[in-house]
Amino acid sequence: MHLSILKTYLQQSLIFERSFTAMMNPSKYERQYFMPPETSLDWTKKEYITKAPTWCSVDLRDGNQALIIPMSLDEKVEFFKLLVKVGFKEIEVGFPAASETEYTFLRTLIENDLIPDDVTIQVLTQAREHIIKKTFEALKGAKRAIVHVYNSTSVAQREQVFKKSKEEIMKIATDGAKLLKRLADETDGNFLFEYSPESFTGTEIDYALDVCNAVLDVWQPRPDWKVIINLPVTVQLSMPHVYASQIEYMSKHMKYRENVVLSLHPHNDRGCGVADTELALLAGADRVEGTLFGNGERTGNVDIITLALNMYTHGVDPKLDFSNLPELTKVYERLTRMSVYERQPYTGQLVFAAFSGSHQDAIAKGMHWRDEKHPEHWNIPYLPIDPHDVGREYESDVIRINSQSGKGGISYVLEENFGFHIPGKMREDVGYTVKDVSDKRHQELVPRDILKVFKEVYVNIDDPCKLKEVHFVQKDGGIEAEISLEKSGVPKLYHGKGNGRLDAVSNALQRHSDMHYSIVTYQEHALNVGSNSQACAYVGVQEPNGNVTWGSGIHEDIITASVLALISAVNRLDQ
Ligand SMILES: CC(=O)SCCNC(=O)CCNC(=O)[C@H](O)C(C)(C)COP(=O)(O)OP(=O)(O)OC[C@H]1O[C@@H](n2cnc3c(N)ncnc32)[C@H](O)[C@@H]1OP(=O)(O)O
Ligand SMILES: CC(C)C(=O)C(=O)O
Ligand SMILES: [Mg+2]
Repeated sequence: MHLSILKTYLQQSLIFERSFTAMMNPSKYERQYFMPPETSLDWTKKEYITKAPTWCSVDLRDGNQALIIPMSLDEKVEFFKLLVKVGFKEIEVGFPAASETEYTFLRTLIENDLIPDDVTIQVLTQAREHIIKKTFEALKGAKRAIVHVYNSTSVAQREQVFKKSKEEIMKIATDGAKLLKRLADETDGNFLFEYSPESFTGTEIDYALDVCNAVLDVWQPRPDWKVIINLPVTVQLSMPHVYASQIEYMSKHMKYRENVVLSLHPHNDRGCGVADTELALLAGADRVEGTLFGNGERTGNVDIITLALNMYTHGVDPKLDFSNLPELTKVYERLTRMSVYERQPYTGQLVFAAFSGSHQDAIAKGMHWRDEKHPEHWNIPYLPIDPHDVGREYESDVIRINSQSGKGGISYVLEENFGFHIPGKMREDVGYTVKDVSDKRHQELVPRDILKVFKEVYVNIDDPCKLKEVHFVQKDGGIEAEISLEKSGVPKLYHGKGNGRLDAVSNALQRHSDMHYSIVTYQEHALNVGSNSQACAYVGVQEPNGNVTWGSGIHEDIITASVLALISAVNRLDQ
C-alpha cells in the first residue's frame, strides 16, 4: 500500500518536472524592437515629471474593445460622465465605424449636448476610405473633435498582414491624412487630427519618423492648429529605457515639432506600461493616452490612475481627481464587468493593508509622530500616499490583524477603534494573545473580534473570584480595605491594609491566599464608549519568578475599575 503511494508520487513528480522544462525554449525569440539611429539619452538627466501631461482617456475605445462584452449605449454614457467628473479634457469615445452602438453613442453625445465645452471628444478610424467617411458622417454637428487615424507600420505587419513595401505603407498613411483634411474642410465643425503609426514599437525608428513627417507634411500644422502624433506601444517589446530613447529621438527630429503634440499610448505586455510612460514623458512627450485601472487589450493600456498618483506623491498636481477611488472602482467594475486586482496600485483592496507586525509598528508610530510633529506633511513609513487622499480609511484599510501581526498594530486597533491606551509593557502580552487566536482560527481578525478577545481574556475577569463590594477607610496614615468576593460561588470577606487603595486590596487578597506577587504596573484612563464615559484600568502583577500577568478593569467608578483590574490579573494568575 505504502509502496504504491510512493510510486504514484514519484510518477507525478516526474511529470511535473518534465512539464516545467519541456516548454521553455528562449532560442525561438529574437528582440523585435529597434534602437534609434543615434543615442538619445538626455531624458536620463531628468529626475521626475514636473508637470501633468495632457491626459486622454481611451477607456471608451481601447478599453471597450478589449471587454468580453463591450459596453452598451447606456453604460458608455455613464462611463463618459464619470470620465468628465474625474477631469479628463480629452476622451476617445469610440470607433464610430465599428458598430451600431459605437455610432449611436457618438450621435447621442452630440445630439443630446452631453459634451462639456471644455472637453474634446476623439474618435478612431483606420486609414481606409469608407471607414473615414463613415467616421465623419458620425461626427456631424460636433462642435470640436479629434479625428484619430492609424495604420500599422511595423516590420511584422508590413510583411505578414499588409504584404506591402515601406512606400506602400507610407501611402496608406498619407492617403488617409489627405482624406481627413478634405472631409474636415467639407464638414461643419472644429476638427483636430491625430496620427498613430500603429505598432510603432516594432517599427524601424527612422522609418516611423519618415511616415510621421510625411503625414505632417500633408497636414501642415500651425501654432493655432496643432496636430497630435501618437507613438503607441501597441505591443510592449522592449525595456522602458528603449522606448524613452525612441521618443526622445522622434521628438528631436520630428518636423513642425513646435506645432505637434507628441502623444504616448503604452500597453503593458511586459508589465512596464507605467515605466514606459514615465520615462517617455521625461524624454519630451506632451500627452498620454491610457485607461482607468489599465483596462485594455491583452495586459491592458497604461493605468492613468497610477501615473497620476505617482505624480501626486512627488508633489505635482496631476489635474485629475481621484479622491474617491472606492466609488470610482465600484462604477468601473459594474460598467466593464472587470474586477480590480487586490494589489492594483493605489486602488486595490489590500494596497494600504499592513498585516505584518514590524510594518504595523512603524505605521502606528509614524501616525503618532505625524499627529504630534508634522500634521501637514506625509512621510509615514510603508504608506507612500495618505489613504484619506484617495477615499480610504485608516481604521479599516491600514492596520489589519492576522497571525503575522504584532503588539504595535493590535494596540493601535484597540486604541483607534475603542479608545484603549494599553500600557507599553502590557502590549506584547495582548499582542501574542490576539495573534494566537488568529493563528489557531486561521482567520483575519476584524476590530470587533480583537475587542472580544481582549475583553474575554483581560477585562473584568471574575473566575474564580468575583468582586461583590469594596469599602475603604483611612486609618493610621494608611488605608484599610474590606472586600467582599464570591469565590467559586462561596461569599468571602477579605481585609487588608496598605499605602493606597490598590495596595490595601492587594494585601488583603494575598493575606487570604498562597499567592505572592507585587504590582509592577498600574495605569488608568477615561474610556469614552458612546455617550457613557467609563474608566479603564490596567494592572500588571509580578510573581517571585519574574512572570508578569495582566488584567484590566472597566467601570463607571475609577476606584472600582482599578480593583477589577487587579482582581482580573490575580484571577488570571490563579487560572
Ligand atoms: C491597436 C488597435 O487597437 S487598433 C484598433 C483596433 N480596433 C478595432 O479593430 C475595433 C473596431 N474594428 C472593427 O469593428 C472592424 O475592424 C472595422 C469595422 C473597423 C473594419 O472591419 P472589416 O473591414 O470587416 O475588417 P478588418 O478590420 O479585419 O479589415 C481588414 C482589412 O483592413 C486593412 N486594415 C486594417 N487596419 C487598417 C488600417 N489601420 N488602415 C488601413 N487598412 C487597414 C487590413 O489590411 C485588411 O485589408 P484586406 O481587406 O486587404 O485584407
Ligand atoms: C490605435 C492605436 C493607437 C492603438 O490603440 C495602439 O496602437 O495600441
Ligand atoms: Mg491601443
